[in-house]
Amino acid sequence: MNLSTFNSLTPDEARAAVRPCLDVDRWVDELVAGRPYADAESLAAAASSAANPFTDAEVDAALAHHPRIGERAEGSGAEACLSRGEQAALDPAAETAARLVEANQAYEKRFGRVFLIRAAGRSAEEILSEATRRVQNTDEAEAAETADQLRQIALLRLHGAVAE
Ligand SMILES: NC(=O)NC1=NC(=O)NC1=O
Repeated sequence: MNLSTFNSLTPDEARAAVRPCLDVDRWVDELVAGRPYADAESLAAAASSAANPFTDAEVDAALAHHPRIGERAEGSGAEACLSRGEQAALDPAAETAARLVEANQAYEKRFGRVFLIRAAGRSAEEILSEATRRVQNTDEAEAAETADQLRQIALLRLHGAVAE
């Protein structure tokens, strides 16, 4: 939809429109409350500042909806469709796919949550090397990287959902 449509939706409609971008109530509510936005830049600026910082609880809640990298998101919901699109270019070779499964497992064993990375625009090899690098992070460093990836995904999705 375009920006003027987004500005004119009811609060519930506007929340429904942006929730697939990032399932964090505080972010959704702040973004919707900030309407009307004069242009796409001010919407993106509001989305970015509302997404920084996240609390750990917000990150955990948002991660619950992200399928693993390399796994095809099931279902017909908006988030599943977005995820499939973001991972469409991934299509790793069988060997890389197997290594992605291992990297996801190693990451989840280390951090106890799904490995999150902004997949759009990245090859399977790049994602694999990022997973290998990040699994070595300290808890604090990795929490910051995960939040940053979540922010990037949210802003990419918002840009697709509300184009000027
Ligand atoms: N575990 C993930 O990183 N999932 C995802 N990254 C994306 O960019 N889209 C996803 O669904």
